[in-house]
Amino acid sequence: MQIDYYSNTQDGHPHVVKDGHPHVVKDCRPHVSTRWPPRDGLQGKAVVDEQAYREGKLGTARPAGEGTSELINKEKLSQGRLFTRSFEDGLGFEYVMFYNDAEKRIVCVFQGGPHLQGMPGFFHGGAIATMIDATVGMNAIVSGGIVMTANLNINFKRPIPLCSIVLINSQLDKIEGRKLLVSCNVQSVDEKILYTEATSLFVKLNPEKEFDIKELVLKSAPPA
Ligand SMILES: CCCCCCCC(=O)SCCNC(=O)CCNC(=O)[C@H](O)C(C)(C)COP(=O)(O)OP(=O)(O)OC[C@H]1O[C@@H](n2cnc3c(N)ncnc32)[C@H](O)[C@@H]1OP(=O)(O)O
Repeated sequence: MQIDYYSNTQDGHPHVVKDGHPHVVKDCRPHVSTRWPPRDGLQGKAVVDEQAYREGKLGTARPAGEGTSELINKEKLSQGRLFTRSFEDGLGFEYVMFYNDAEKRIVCVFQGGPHLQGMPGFFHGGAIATMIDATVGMNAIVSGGIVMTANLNINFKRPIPLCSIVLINSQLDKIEGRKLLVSCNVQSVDEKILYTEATSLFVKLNPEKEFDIKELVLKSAPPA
């Protein structure tokens, strides 16, 4: 599955190219399709200005009046919260991480709540991926500074029962220049069941493109 490419219609709303046909949408949620690239090629313009991104202005929408809705505006950005801390207590992601500096390891004890259900009685794969990304990401951040996930490969081996407690064991395997390779597995607390394995690549941000990520991270802190 791939996220479709957005482009802008003359009425100011973005449209999504799905199966080669434009579908007008009124909000900024990505639409999912199985087709990539769209049949009419990449003629449209992205909602987030690629050039602005390259210049380090992440989150900058094109100004209204240039045929672009102001989809990512300051008000919405100010409501930003860390995804894993945006659920009510007990319903979403409940976790604590332990970092071993000498071994460059993080063990995350994770208990997902009932709002993370996928198949009835089990965690949603995206919720597991989120928690894996958060854990290996934190391992990369404490080891290498400001990084972003460039690649995440996940093998789901066994479904994880909803509301169960699991251990996410992550390990920094290698640093190559700006690249950090981190692997992890998800196991039952008694370590008898291997639920999931993953490998990841994080890339330290190019200092010239560091935009406002530090500010974004600070804003994402859970409310005191
Ligand atoms: C606080 C809690 C922590 C939670 C952590 C959560 C982290 C996240 O989820 S981040 C959100 C998801 N990730 C993103 O949105 C990232 C989107 N991607 C990007 O912004 C960019 O592609 C980014 C920053 C990863 C790399 O871009 P850029 O800095 O230009 O790197 P670039 O110069 O192209 O590549 C650097 C090196 O990485 C390699 N590389 C980059 N991307 C990939 C990839 N996907 N696969 C393999 N190699 C890659 C390049 O080949 C290059 O290697 P080498 O140095 O050997 O030639």
